[in-house]
Amino acid sequence: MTVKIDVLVVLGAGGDLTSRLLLPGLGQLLASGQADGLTLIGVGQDALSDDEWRERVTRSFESGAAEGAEPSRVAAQTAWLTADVTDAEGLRSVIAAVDGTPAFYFALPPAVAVAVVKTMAEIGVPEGTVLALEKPFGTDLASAQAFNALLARVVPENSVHRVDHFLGKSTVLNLIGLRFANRFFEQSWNRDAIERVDIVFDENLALEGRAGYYDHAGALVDMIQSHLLQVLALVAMEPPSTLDPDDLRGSIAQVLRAVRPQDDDPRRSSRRARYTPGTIGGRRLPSYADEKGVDPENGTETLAEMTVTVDNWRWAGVPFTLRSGKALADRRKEIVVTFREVPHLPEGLSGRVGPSRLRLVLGPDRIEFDVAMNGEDDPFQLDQVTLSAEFGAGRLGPYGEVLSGILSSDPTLSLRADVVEQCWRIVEPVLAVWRNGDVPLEEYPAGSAGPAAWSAVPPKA
Ligand SMILES: NC(=O)C1=CN([C@@H]2O[C@H](COP(=O)(O)OP(=O)(O)OC[C@H]3O[C@@H](n4cnc5c(N)ncnc54)[C@H](OP(=O)(O)O)[C@@H]3O)[C@@H](O)[C@H]2O)C=CC1
Ligand SMILES: O=C1O[C@H](COP(=O)(O)O)[C@@H](O)[C@H](O)[C@H]1O
Repeated sequence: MTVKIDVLVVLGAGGDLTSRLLLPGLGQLLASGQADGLTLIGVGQDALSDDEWRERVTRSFESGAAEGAEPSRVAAQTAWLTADVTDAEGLRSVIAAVDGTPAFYFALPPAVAVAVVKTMAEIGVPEGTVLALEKPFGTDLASAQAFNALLARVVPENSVHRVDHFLGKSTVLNLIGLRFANRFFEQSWNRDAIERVDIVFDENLALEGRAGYYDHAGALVDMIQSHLLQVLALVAMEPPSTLDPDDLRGSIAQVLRAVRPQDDDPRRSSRRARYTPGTIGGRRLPSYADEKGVDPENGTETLAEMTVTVDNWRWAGVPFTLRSGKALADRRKEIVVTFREVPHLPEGLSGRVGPSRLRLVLGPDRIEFDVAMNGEDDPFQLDQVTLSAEFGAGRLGPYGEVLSGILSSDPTLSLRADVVEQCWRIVEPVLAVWRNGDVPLEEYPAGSAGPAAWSAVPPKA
């Protein structure tokens, strides 16, 4: 059943996520005409005036280039409530201010979010309420299961939106069209034709003042447990019959259930490292261990790599390498599908040029297909050429897409309870061997390409 959301209540609205990502996305959505009539309420512990809050909302909408009558109306009418929403009285006062069906967006520290849901379970929420939760969703499998059970006491599963903004990225969504609307890809999308898949998200951003969160999460949990496994699921899933939430999320869950560390050996299928001093684009960075708020004893990695297999008929034996890290030289964000060499090259053609590779680049969105062709000068000598196409950035940014689903109470792009649990199940064996010290914590200078000889395919030259 689709419920129209009348009021978006942002809990923790004074924080970084709200101003930098959520409100710019909301502004875009309002400007696109897809959330007409919405009321916005900001809630936090700071005693802000309505005018101060309206000023913040206006600035954030501007940063998302959101203009037009609806963004202006919402920014002019929005209200700020000061409350501790873990407290029953505080939460009651917020619920009392809601006129219509609310979506509560938890832009709160994770432990506070759990406390608020406990309070909701005690005092109840209005009919039709939707809850939108940010990552990290739990800190391990057991805590994610407990949180899911708690949420189920408050609202039905389809009213819980576990946000993964990667599912709002246009290239990630394009995967669905590319795979299932082109017969020639889907026919060869399997172990017979594909040798390996690499999903790489290397950032040149460093810690950026987020030690409080990141030093307890690290690259594996921050990026692989959450986002990159979702990308893997879209690359590897079976074709859903429709894109409705049950079918799409069912296909995602099914494929994730088949994922495990390569050879069931978490020690040999994972690597970790952290950055030492270096320079990126003229910016001098200290070693991670010396960043403000970091406890070097935590042994947190800033670069993680994990190779998994998908143990089913389609993918048996094909390695999927997931890698993500911070403070790296190149912003390399791509899905690389490497095809097998042809079984026989006709005699008379010379110069093998390497395998065909499909690269889906995540921002600026682009698709590249490296294929072997007859050379220009000598038609019997092979050359590798790249067929490429740029995608538009998409009508909405990732948070605009995510909010569009939440405000139309369509959970298609949000993570189902069992999917989040599967993602924890997949990374837990690796976290365990890392905790035991069975995998060395390597080092790389900030601004480098990371330790040499790791397994992900090299970037395009
Ligand atoms: N920032 C980012 O880039 C991303 C963040 N996330 C996730 O989003 C969530 C929020 O992150 P972020 O915005 O960075 O965190 P911040 O710490 O910047 O903001 C959290 C806000 O919650 C408020 N708050 C804390 N406790 C309460 C309470 N009991 N009642 C009401 N308000 C409260 C805080 O106010 P006060 O300080 O006054 O207590 C603060 O304004 C986290 O789960 C994070 O993991 C996910 C992806 C990216
Ligand atoms: O969730 C997160 O994602 C960002 C990367 O996503 P982007 O869309 O901003 O490129 C990452 O930097 C951050 O560490 C992580 O928490």
